Amino acid sequence: MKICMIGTGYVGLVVGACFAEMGHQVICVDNNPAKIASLQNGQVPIYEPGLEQLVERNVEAGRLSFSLDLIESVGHSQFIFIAVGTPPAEDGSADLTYVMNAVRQIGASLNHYAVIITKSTVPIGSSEMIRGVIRAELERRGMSDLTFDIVSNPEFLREGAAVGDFLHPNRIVVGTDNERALQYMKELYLPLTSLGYPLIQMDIASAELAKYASNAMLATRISFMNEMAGICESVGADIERVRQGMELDHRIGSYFLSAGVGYGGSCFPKDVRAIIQSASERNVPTHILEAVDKVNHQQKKKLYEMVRSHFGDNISQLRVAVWGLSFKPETDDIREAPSIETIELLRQRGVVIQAHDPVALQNAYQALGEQNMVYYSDPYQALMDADALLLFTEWKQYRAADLKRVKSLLKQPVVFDGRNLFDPERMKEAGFVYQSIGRT
Ligand SMILES: NC(=O)C1=CN([C@@H]2O[C@H](COP(=O)(O)OP(=O)(O)OC[C@H]3O[C@@H](n4cnc5c(N)ncnc54)[C@H](O)[C@@H]3O)[C@@H](O)[C@H]2O)C=CC1
Ligand SMILES: O=C(O)[C@H]1O[C@H](OP(=O)(O)OP(=O)(O)OC[C@H]2O[C@@H](n3ccc(=O)[nH]c3=O)[C@H](O)[C@@H]2O)[C@H](O)[C@@H](O)[C@@H]1O
Repeated sequence: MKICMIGTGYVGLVVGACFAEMGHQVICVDNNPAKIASLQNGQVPIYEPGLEQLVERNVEAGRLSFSLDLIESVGHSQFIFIAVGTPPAEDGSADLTYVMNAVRQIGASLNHYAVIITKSTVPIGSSEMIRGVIRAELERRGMSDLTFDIVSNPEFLREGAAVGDFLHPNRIVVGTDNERALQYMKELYLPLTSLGYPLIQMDIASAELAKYASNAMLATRISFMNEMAGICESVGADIERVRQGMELDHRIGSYFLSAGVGYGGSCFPKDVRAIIQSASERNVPTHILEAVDKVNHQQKKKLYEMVRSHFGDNISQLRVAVWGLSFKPETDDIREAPSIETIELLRQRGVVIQAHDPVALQNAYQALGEQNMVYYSDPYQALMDADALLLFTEWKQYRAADLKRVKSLLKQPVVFDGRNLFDPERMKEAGFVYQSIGRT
């Protein structure tokens, strides 16, 4: 099958490479010349375990290529995926500018039957809007007879585990009102469904909402546990024990119950806000989702508040070490990362930050620059003469840290742990002032 993937960002690249791995012919298109040039030179611009090898193997096999030319790529494809970004607009709604630009270009170049598929996360009704724009473009070109189908096929992969998530999905959601498009989609996903992975068909609006509802449910679980962590702190309970007491209940399960320093990334924060906005436009109340968002905002300030309450109001002379800048391990993505927001707050008050991350230093440097920032490629060097260590991301190497060395390098043995990596008793015995989330 021939696929055109419009948008070679995170999702477009992973999904495009995976479809190629499944035996399809894929052209990944982007309007960013630097990105396409680097991919054409064999360089993968994002950090994602396993992706580089996957891209290399499929390029070599002649199944995967990269192009700036959307018109030509659309012309050769039976499946046209829209995988461009849908960032938050000022009011929290999903900004569809990139989607609509891509759609207009599809409408201006389509010359044969194709299935047009939204992979981007888009608000309910967007797929119908896309259908309208393409129809209008075809009419303008005097090609109203040309048929095409619209499908919503939301993506559920996680950064850091993206390749495995796509090739071993819990479910493949296909929203369509059309039998022909459904058959096309079934054929496309046959390499996965033949292994037993389920493909669920539904109407387009339900597919669009299934994506938002899934992210919102996971975000809700996290904010719920963060709220419980606050209660734990006030009554002397331990959130890790509370979690253990919950997760063996099969009805609850163990996933997404880790309290921490709040959820970040390019999706949970924006998608929760987008669904709130979309519901409010229809006068539908969203009490739960608003609370989820609010709890997360507060939680992201947690380590900042620990610094303030430990060191008092005058923190302008402090140097603090930060371990972990990415919004979670195994990625270099720092979008809406709790670390970045906290660093901004601390810098505004004159604190100097000594930062380490195994892969996100470059992205952090681009976002934060040099003011009050020192970047280290060695985590232990980042500790030297620091008044405290703030831990934001549960990278494996931090979990395995040599705590004696940590203590000897810090100016003051103070650790604020946003991911509950260490045992509070052991930390206290080792002479640390140690604060974590939901544990006293
Ligand atoms: N990042 C993730 O883990 C996941 C993201 N999603 C959704 O997938 C969508 C894409 O997300 P990301 O890949 O993270 O975004 P991204 O920002 O990394 O990539 C978007 C790409 O689209 C390109 N682009 C924009 N307009 C274009 C046009 N007219 N023609 C060609 N290329 C164009 C940009 O240059 C960029 O490379 C979003 O809606 C997101 O919510 C869904 C599941 C997972
Ligand atoms: O729509 C999307 O883009 C994707 O969003 C999330 O994936 P991702 O943002 O890559 O990362 P997650 O592993 O879900 O983590 C999100 C945030 O929640 C935090 N988290 C996660 C789990 C947990 O128990 N506690 C917790 O605080 C993480 O630290 C991270 O900051 C979803 O898990 C994917 O299914 C979805 O496709």
